[in-house]
Amino acid sequence: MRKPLIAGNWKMNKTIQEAVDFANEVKGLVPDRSKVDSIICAPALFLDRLLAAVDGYNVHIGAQTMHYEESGAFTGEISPAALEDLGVSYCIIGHSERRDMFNETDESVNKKTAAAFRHNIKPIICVGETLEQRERNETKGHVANQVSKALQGLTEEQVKQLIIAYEPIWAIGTGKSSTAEDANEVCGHIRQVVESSYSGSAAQSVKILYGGSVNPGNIDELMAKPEIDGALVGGASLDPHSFLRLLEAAANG
Ligand SMILES: O=C(CO)COP(=O)(O)O
Repeated sequence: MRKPLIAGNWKMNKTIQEAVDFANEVKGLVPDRSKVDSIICAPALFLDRLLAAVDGYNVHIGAQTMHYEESGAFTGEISPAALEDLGVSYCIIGHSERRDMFNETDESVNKKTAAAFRHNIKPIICVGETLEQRERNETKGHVANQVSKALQGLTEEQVKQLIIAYEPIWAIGTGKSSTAEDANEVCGHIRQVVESSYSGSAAQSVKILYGGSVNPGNIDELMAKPEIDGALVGGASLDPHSFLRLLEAAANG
């Protein structure tokens, strides 16, 4: 059995004070870590304060991106070594917004994934198709290609610890979620890609999340699907009550 996982992706929202207030409000109410992995992926500026705020509670703190080099002349970038030193345990890699607006490629996603493992950071790799690709029936091929390229060179042990988030781009921030059936089918396809590139046991260990307009109203049917191990949540993770409802749904599902 794979433990469910809910990761909030705050994107570029909140001030430090709002972030700390959120952490203080939810931390004592977050379900036990034996039932669900609860993660907040916050802007880099807040990570240190959030880690201090949730210390000793069931909340993990993640970053939203990082560089693949440890240090050097990369103005404005975030070092994986510095994230590790802070105690950050997860990082989103290759979110579609970063692929679209900040020149992330399959190659940089692959390098960042390897760098995350070098620094004891669990990567949450994002994949997903555009509306045009979906309409052309290219979803599975596109997603399989993104996954294969992201995983190149990883060991089976690393793949077992991996988190892959299937986020159809047309469902992000639109209020138009994929149906649970469709999401389950694509997540199952991703698992098959892992199986054929690695092994059945790697495929059974890798966690596959759905993301795109997840909210307290649709989390139950998504979590009920066998291939969906959790959710990567944008808008609905910004409100403490709605974030807690998602965590409870995953913990009790
Ligand atoms: O991009 C997302 C999470 O990474 C999804 O965002 P929404 O939940 O706001 O659709």
